[in-house]
Amino acid sequence: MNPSFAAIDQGTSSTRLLLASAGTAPQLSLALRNAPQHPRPGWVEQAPLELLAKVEACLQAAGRVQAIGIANQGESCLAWDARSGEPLSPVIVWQDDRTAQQLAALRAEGVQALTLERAGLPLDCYFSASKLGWLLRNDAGVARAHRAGRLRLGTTDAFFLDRLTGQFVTDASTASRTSLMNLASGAWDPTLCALFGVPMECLPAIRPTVGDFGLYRGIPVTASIVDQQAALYGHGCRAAGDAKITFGTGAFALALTGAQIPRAPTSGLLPTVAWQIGAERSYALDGGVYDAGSAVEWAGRIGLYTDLSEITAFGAAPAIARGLAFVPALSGLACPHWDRSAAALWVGMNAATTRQDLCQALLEGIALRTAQVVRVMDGHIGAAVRLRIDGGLARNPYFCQFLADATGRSVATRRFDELTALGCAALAARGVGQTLETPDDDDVASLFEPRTAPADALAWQLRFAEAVSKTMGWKRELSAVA
Ligand SMILES: O=P(O)(O)OC[C@H](O)CO
Repeated sequence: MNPSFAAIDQGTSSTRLLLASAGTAPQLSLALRNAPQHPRPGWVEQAPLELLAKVEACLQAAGRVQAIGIANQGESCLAWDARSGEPLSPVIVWQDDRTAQQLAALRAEGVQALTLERAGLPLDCYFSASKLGWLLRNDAGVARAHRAGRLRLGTTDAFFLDRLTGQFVTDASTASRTSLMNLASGAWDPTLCALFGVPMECLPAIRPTVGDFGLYRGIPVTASIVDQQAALYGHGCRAAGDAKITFGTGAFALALTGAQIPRAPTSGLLPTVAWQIGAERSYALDGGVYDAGSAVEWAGRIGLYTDLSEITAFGAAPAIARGLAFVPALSGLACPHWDRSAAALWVGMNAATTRQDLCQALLEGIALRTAQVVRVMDGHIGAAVRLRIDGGLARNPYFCQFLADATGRSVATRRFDELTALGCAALAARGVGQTLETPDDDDVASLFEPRTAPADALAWQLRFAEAVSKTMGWKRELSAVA
């Protein structure tokens, strides 16, 4: 029998297909790698047609399902031609920092109060707005299409949906990551669009997360959502305070907060739309670490290990306890620091330091950065007893144990851990009035209990915070020297 639902998890590092039906175990049926390009330092791009081809390959492999859901990589955005559908730009990935200087200048003018108030977001190039404005100012083809009245600007979901179903639409969760949507009204905000130089008429219509996104070869697309929010749903988080951390390209902690916009302006946490079902918008607080899986991938690429199995256990004491730290700021620092001028750093090496030590410090650095986010989350939603995690690093036992030690919390991994895709499939099922089960708190594959004395964990945190402070502003100082 054909599976009922297909979910595409179109993430930064891979495009995956999950097939699911009520009452049977969901199956990951295809996983295709994406390799973001770095044409200049700080720039991160992907080829739109390549991503689209992978999404289509997944959809074709899915066959005749009842409904389709698509999860997207959030803030990544592009320009394309309204008439031909041809891309006019690469996908500018959320990690890309090409607009850092422009945003630093706006911050210096005091504009951030406006974006925080309207979009809930700080002035950081993470969000799509400054990149869409950049495209219009710096790409002659994009400017020409605008003059000719045939320009479309948007996040990757809007491009995929336009090409797959002919609908030029996005959903409220994705729109909330652009810094162009007014968080209170759920509509594009003319003041924000003017601030970033993004013509509002070039943006897609904003729809609820579950609903009508058109037909792909006769099959309804009934859900479209940011991957992080999909994972939140996939973990079974439905009540205010429920939270998860996904370790994908980056690490993103999201805590559901309910129907009110959670304002936490000085914490560095972001209010965001979790999902909109009908007229009801649910919000979440989001805290991110820009580089998690991408830092691990980079370490492999530069030859620090050849196989991931080499970095799942270490004979030595924690690197941080030996004075060796790594700050994973390859794309700068997000929550709670928000410093794009920060750079990655290893500190504390000596002549005896090995590649293994560097890898150990790298994993610990991702966990310690995550612990910084967990601490600020605690201040706003109350301390979670247990951290629900998923993503590639959730399969690394050293990482999970160290995260438990660094945060002083139990860390739970799930038996079925394709939770972005599962959440997306469950939302697609809702779109046709059906229910697909998501895990509950008993559904645990491994539980890692903290084994380190709280005083030691605190000492690690303080040492790590010192290392973080050394990374901040590094690139700013570099441009002053150049
Ligand atoms: O590609 P991922 O899985 O790290 O997720 C991308 C995030 O949504 C970026 O905000």
